[in-house]
Amino acid sequence: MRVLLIHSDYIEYEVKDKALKNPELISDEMKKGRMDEVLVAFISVEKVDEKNPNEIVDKAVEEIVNVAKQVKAENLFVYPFAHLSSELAKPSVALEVLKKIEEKLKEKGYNVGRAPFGYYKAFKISCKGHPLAELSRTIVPEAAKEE
Ligand SMILES: C[C@@H](O)[C@H](N)C(=O)N[C@H]1[C@@H](O)[C@H](n2cnc3c(N)ncnc32)O[C@@H]1CO
Repeated sequence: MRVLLIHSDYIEYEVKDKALKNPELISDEMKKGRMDEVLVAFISVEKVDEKNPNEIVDKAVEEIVNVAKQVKAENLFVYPFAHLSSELAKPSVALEVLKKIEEKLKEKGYNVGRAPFGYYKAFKISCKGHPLAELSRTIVPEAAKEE
């Protein structure tokens, strides 16, 4: 998994067209979204993550919470982003992983938003620009490390 973390004044998105034959089913209200004072996690779920999706979910949550505490962000935004890797996991696995990350972050008490999966989306973001405002993480299952 590749994660790009941007601490932002806001993020807003608008769904444009389907990018997959069967994108996530969404309500009209999910077609646009905005969150303010937010730590945005752009996430590419990778093929190697299919070896142990649950472990990847837990590791991603740990990394995101770690940065959220450092930048004192209470709002988090999970953004499916297929452009951080050339070895993408299949959409069915990726969507489940992203939904579980969202769910576990909520369980930890954060306000969590998530952009719809499987669409082309326009988005605007305002990076805060402080030293910890732009971070990236690469997360791999333990099983993949032994190879
Ligand atoms: C396109 C661009 O504007 C938009 N931002 C986009 O990336 N859309 C992606 C993700 O929402 C999702 N998606 C599919 N596979 C994956 C994956 N392995 N990991 C994350 N997302 C995925 O499916 C879309 C097409 O790849």
